[in-house]
Amino acid sequence: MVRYFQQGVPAVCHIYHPDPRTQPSIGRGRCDLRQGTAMNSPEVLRVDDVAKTFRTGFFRKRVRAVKSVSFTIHHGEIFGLIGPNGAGKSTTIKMLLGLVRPDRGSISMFGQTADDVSLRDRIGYLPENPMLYEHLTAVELLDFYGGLFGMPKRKRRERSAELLELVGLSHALDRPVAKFSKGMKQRAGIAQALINDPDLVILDEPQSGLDPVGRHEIRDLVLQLRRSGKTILFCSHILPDVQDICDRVAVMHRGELKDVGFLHELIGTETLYYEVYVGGWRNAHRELLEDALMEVVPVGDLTRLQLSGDTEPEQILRTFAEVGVRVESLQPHKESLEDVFMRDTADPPNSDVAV
Ligand SMILES: Nc1ncnc2c1ncn2[C@@H]1O[C@H](COP(=O)(O)OP(=O)(O)OP(=O)(O)O)[C@@H](O)[C@H]1O
Repeated sequence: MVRYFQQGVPAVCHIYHPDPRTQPSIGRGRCDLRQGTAMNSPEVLRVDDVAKTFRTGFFRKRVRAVKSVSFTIHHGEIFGLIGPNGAGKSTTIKMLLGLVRPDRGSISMFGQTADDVSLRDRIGYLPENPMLYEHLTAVELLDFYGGLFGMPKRKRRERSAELLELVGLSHALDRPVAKFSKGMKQRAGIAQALINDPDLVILDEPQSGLDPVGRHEIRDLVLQLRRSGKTILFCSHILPDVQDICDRVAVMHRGELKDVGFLHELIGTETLYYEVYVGGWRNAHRELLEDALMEVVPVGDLTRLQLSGDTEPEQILRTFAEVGVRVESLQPHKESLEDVFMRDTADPPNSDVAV
């Protein structure tokens, strides 16, 4: 049987059909039954020509962490922020949170300027390295954070139970955080970010250090958050997951945005090449494929062929059938977010020195 894979095609415009009977309650009950693109929805965040230079060391050397960054995030979208180490992502996030003051430009959220403290109620934040009080149990931890938001005791108790169920920690309610695995700590950090039922959730590397199962769980959780009507800024180095779940993506490099857009705008749709595994291949078959054949590699009993992207797959199958070459699989390879990332960040890494 010939397996014909369609690989690397991102889900761009999602249509959701959340079933309220099966979705745990995680918000103020704003189920967002969206069709089409998030750009039709109201603006949640606007970053306009923001820049930040740090001064560091004895000689107060200038480090231009963010040079000029502008983007918007709309209600109900998962917006991916990606870039190599030192690109300026965390500094940008800190400016959104009012933890770092920009030297230039403006940031507004929900129509208010970022330094308006009343906005804190509407934002949830998971830092890259969350510092959780490890001697507390998960319940005590959430109770503590709920207290910081001035939530009454009864509401804190209810919300903590709800969130710990949501993040899959109901079985470890009374265990100190110090005894949690890395994945459990990360999930406790996400619960902490949701305690105030925020409208905008900012997740800085939520999957860092997690195994594939843990990564998958966090990915599902982020999708679940979107289904409940949250807007999410998702900063990650795990590009296949960013490609899988984000509506739009910004690629940052050396303090600048190199690309911002919907995935289908950033990632080309044409096939770069086909990978075909065949049985019964002989060197004499080379001439059948002429210029289309890019690579031939024997792999056990089979042979892996790489054929150029403008080859017609139906034609390949027909040709091989005629000469008795057995096609085991044929897979088109398209551009991925990783290709876009590599292209956008091809310059040397940040020199750290201001010009
Ligand atoms: N408080 C600070 N003082 C001096 N330099 C800083 C400060 N914070 C960040 N930087 C520098 O600014 C640049 C951008 O750092 P930032 O942490 O924003 O990058 P990042 O994209 O989040 O990287 P990573 O993916 O490694 O977390 C780096 O060169 C970093 O050393």
